[in-house]
Amino acid sequence: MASVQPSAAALAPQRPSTAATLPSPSISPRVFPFPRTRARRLEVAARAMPWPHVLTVAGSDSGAGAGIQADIKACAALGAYCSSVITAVTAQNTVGVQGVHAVPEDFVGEQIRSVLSDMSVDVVKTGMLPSAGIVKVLCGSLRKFPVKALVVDPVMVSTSGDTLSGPSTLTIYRDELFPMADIVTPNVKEASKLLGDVSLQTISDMRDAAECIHKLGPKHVLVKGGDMPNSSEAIDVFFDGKEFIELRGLRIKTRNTHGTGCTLASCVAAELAKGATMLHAVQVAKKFVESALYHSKDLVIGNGPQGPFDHLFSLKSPLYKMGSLHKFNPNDLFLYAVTDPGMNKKWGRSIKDAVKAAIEGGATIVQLREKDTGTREFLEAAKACVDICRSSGVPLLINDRIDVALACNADGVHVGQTDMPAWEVRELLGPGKIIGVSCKTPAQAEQAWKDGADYIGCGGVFPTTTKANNPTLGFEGLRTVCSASKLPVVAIGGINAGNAGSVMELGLPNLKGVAVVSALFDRECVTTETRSLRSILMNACSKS
Ligand SMILES: Cc1ncc(COP(=O)(O)OP(=O)(O)O)c(N)n1
Ligand SMILES: Cc1nc(C(=O)O)sc1CCOP(=O)(O)O
Ligand SMILES: [Mg+2]
Repeated sequence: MASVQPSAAALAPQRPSTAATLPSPSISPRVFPFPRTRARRLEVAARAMPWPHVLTVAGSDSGAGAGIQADIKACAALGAYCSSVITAVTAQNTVGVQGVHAVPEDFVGEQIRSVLSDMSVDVVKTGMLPSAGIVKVLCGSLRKFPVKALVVDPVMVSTSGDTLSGPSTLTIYRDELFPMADIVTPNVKEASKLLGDVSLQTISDMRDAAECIHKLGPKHVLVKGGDMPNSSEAIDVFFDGKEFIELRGLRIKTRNTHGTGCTLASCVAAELAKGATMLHAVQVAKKFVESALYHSKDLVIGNGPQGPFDHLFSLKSPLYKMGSLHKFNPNDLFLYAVTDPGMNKKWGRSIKDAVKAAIEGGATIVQLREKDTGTREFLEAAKACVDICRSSGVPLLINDRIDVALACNADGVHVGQTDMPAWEVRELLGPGKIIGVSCKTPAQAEQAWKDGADYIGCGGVFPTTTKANNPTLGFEGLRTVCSASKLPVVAIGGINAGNAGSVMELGLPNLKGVAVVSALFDRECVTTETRSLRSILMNACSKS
């Protein structure tokens, strides 16, 4: 029997408590940081609101990586209540599915009735529906007790390849359930099965499949490409009947992928229950799965080929706010776009257009660094950029200006050594926001970690004219800081298409990406430059 190893989190160095590191004795670290503020008022208002409620109608997984168990954990992680109707009990572990025991149709109906006749359910999410009879019972119940949205995850085959729903259910899925659905979320194997075993090899095939499934009646379709061979990215295709959107995420190398489909659909349901639009719900869900996989990549549970992952990874760090839109994912540092007012003016672009273009080209995080923009104009632009970034699932940070970050509800701030200290920023922003700190030495990196930062920016890697009098650290300086850092690092300073590959190919510990200003914004077409830098970075990462 393989030995059980301690989790990565248990082995990770523990951050000293804030109490031990706060420089000012006058501030009590145990008091929640913003008692008298707008945030406090929002907290009070939130308490009076009903709890967003998802009902999952799915099978039980005894190994608790997928099924009902995954659905409940995913909803809990995103702040939604999750009631559960069990359609089948499976004997299942990390090796595969050893047995399936379907719950009698009328008892599935009784469970649904119990929940829907009493509780105010916002969204129903379906998983394993083992027989045509159970699908019929569900459709009948939904007609009797309508809900705001129906999310259908057409679970047919488990990740281990075991059949969970026979061919007899295909017809009723297509004829009765799909026309009632707000979204259907097949992976490529399921999409292929639903369409009569068509071959799906490319993104273009996924688009065609999404269009065909949309014709069966659901309002939206998400074809998930996580299983597509030969892809360094996890690309899903979203279709709303008019427009196709390719949602790109990083492919996390881990065996712990059991339950990703159930989790994604449950997250979509939770976000819809909280009032999100469909595209936004899908983007948050995809980000959540990516973050959970990243945080769980080294966990060891079970001896089989497919392990479960940790839905509640955010509980391990007090700096993650429950239910916040952006739990910090270090992979977001991959292509970090930093705006510059002079450059954008020179090329006749507004801040908003610059940000839109960078996101279109594949920027994974955006910082508004608007040194000479007046506060009022800055805030107005920041609010517009928050909307743009949120609808694309890209975090937006504000450089230096905590006041602007608070006023526009940005995802965080970036501060340097002469700006407000990070621990003080944390006090003001609370635990759920992202804080980055510029560091040029190991001692500064250590302090940033103690102060509760999420990442550090390290530079100048190369000489730059964008920031006056900025010392150049070179590769050796970057290596020294990366090796010492307990936080993820983004490299900055003079980085462009000609040298970005060489930075990533260093393969430095903790180095997650590059931050760039002029290489994106002092150019005619921001989208083109961002796209080409992204592909350079992807190539470099696949080499190192
Ligand atoms: C990602 C990132 N890294 C470093 C900086 C520089 O911050 P700072 O040292 O405070 O200098 P200014 O940007 O404020 O001039 C950054 N902005 N972003
Ligand atoms: C904002 C900033 N901070 C730096 C640091 O070393 O901390 S270098 C820098 C400017 C980066 O601009 P460009 O990509 O145009 O060289
Ligand atoms: Mg600064």
